[in-house]
Formats: sequence, structure tokens, C-alpha cells
Amino acid sequence: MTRLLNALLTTDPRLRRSLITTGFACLFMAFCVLAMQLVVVAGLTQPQPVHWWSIASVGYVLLSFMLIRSGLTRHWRDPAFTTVQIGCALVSNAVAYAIAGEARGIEPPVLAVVMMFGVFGLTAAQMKKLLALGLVAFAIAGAVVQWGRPDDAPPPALAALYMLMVALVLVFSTMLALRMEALRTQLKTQRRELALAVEQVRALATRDELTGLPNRRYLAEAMRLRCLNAQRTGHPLLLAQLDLDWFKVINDTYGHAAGDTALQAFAQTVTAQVRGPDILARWGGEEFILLMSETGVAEGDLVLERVRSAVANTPVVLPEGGRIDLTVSMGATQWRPGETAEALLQRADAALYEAKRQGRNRVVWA
Ligand SMILES: Nc1nc2c(ncn2[C@@H]2O[C@H](COP(=O)(O)OP(=O)(O)OP(=O)(O)O)[C@@H](O)[C@H]2O)c(=O)[nH]1
Repeated sequence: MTRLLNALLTTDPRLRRSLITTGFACLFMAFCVLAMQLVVVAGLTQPQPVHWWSIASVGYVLLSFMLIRSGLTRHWRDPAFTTVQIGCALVSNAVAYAIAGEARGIEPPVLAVVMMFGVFGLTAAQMKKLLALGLVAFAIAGAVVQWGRPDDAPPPALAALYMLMVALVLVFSTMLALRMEALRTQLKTQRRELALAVEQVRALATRDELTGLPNRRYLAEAMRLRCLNAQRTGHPLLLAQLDLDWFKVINDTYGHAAGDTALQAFAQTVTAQVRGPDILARWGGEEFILLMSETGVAEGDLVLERVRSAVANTPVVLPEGGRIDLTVSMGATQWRPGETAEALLQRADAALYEAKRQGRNRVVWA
């Protein structure tokens, strides 16, 4: 059964959707044709025009189905060319009104179902075009019946009532389409806002709010991945732990807000000294981690020395006046094959302790 459905409807999701809708249209048209044949059997109208109408109506829906199934319309904006299909259905419905004899009263409800095929998928502009087409087609059909075949025509009051129903169905389905379009637009806006909010939440979860640097959570994952990568490629990996010197004194002397400004300035100074693929993250408080992939000890030492010197030579200018001189101590180490991120971090921490012990404002390698 699934194989049969796949053969009939294809597995291409875009075409499948179009084919399912057109399949429903085929089914609906089959019921309409059956109803019209019953009208003939009941002797309410002439058989000949109904037979031709049945062949034409079934023919165009089947042709539409085959055209979509062939894949020819796959790249069209609407592979089901819904507007054209509904336009044909409207004309077919108007013709049915003209040839259904005493049973022409069944056409307005049929028209309502035809228009429903467009309400959910078409734009308001497309529906307005169909509204115009429907009105013209039924006006012609009504005129043909009233003036072309007076023997077969309903009383004028009844004919006017039919036309009124037709106009109501066409106008209200167009109004519904307008409403649907407004809902679709609202939904699109909400989806965009939601995507933006998710992006913000993701940024909040991985960024340090004060400095804008990646945070501890982000770094923990990055360290794990870079260790795995180093294991796989054999490329060197360096980790340095950076800790501002005497930061408590800075806070106590200039205030906590000035301390925050100093942390932001420090982050900027260091970022300017490292390369794009390197990761500088705030580990917590006045502690930062610099992760350098594919970097040997000699090269890494040059970078760290450059960072140390830049920090020492870039005083923090406070917005309210005054300046703070900063220095940084660093413990650095190279990743060893098979080592975990935690072990790497521990060694860098020990080296940092040593840098502090030796007098600060220096780089010590483990
Ligand atoms: N302004 C500010 N201060 C912070 C922040 N996070 C941590 N601190 C402060 O940083 C200071 C760290 O002090 P300590 O751990 O004693 O280290 P230190 O004074 O830098 O001394 P050494 O590291 O030994 O050179 C504390 O006073 C913390 O309150 C922050 O986000 N903003």
C-alpha cells in the first residue's frame, strides 16, 4: 500500500503536497460528475451537454494531476498551479449551472467547496482574481440561461437568488482568504521573533555578559573538542590561564564599577593580540583562558609575551577620569597526548600559581 502511494504521489515532499491536494480535487470532481449524472437520470436536464461537461471536467483534473506527477511543475512557485486549477473549476461550475436544468440550485454549495481549495493556500490577491473570474463566469452563465434558453430558465426571482448566493460565496471566501493571509503573516512574524529569541538565549548561555567573551560553559566544551582534535591530528595545542594582578586592590581603590570597566578593557586588549581561531574566554572573576590550536611552545610564548606587554602598556581610562594600570600573570602549558582538558587546566593553574609567586606580570610555562 505504501509502495503504491509512493508510486502515485512520489516521495518528493513538495510534489507530494501538491498531488494530495489535486487528488482531493479529482475526488471532489468525481462526486460532482456523479451528481450531475444523477440529475440526468432523474430527467431534470438534457444528457448530451452533461456528458461533454463530465468528460471535460474529469479530463482537466486528471491532466493537472499527471502534469504535477510528471515533475514538470516541480520548480514552479506553486507546483499545483492552484490558481489555474481553481479558475478552471469555477468556469466548470458556471457551465454546470447553465446545463443543470432544474437542479442548478446545487451549484452555489459546490462553488463554496471549490473556493475552499484556495482559502488556505492562495494569497488575497490571487483570491481576488478568482472572485472576479467567478463573478464574470456566473454572470455569463446566468445570462445565457435567462436570455438564451428561456424555456429552461428559472423564474427571475429564483435566478436572482442563485446569483446572490454565488456572489456571497465568492465574496466571503475571498474575505476568509484575506483573514488567512493576515494570520499567516502574523505567524511568520512570530516565528522570526522566536528564532531571534532562541538566538539571544543561545548567546546568553555561551557568552559572558560583562566582557562579551565566550563563557566558562562554552570554553569547557571547546576545550573538550580541541583536545579530541589534537588527539586525532597530532597538532600541538596550548592553554594559558590569565589572571589580573592585584585586582582586589583595584576594586577596593577605584570601586567595583571601575573594576568592571578594567575587565572589559582587558578583554579588548587581549582579543586584539590573539588570532581568529584562538579562543579567549572568561573563566570567572578576573581569570581568563586562552586556547591556541596548532601552536607550538615557541610561537605560543611569543603570543603570550605580546599579550602581557600589551596589557601592561595599555592603561584603562575610566569614563569619570583617572586611569588604572593593569598587569597580568599567566600560567601556560602544552597539551600532552591522551590528556583530558581537566588535566591540562590543572597544569596551567599550577604554572599560574608559580607566576604569581615569582612576582606577577609574567608568563610561566608548566
Ligand atoms: N569589578 C569586578 N570585580 C570582580 C569581578 N569578579 C571578581 N572580581 C573581584 O576580583 C578580585 C579577585 O581578588 P583575588 O582573588 O584576591 O586576586 P587579586 O587581588 O587579583 O590578587 P592576585 O590574583 O593574587 O594578584 C575580588 O576582589 C573579586 O571581588 C567582576 O566581575 N567585577
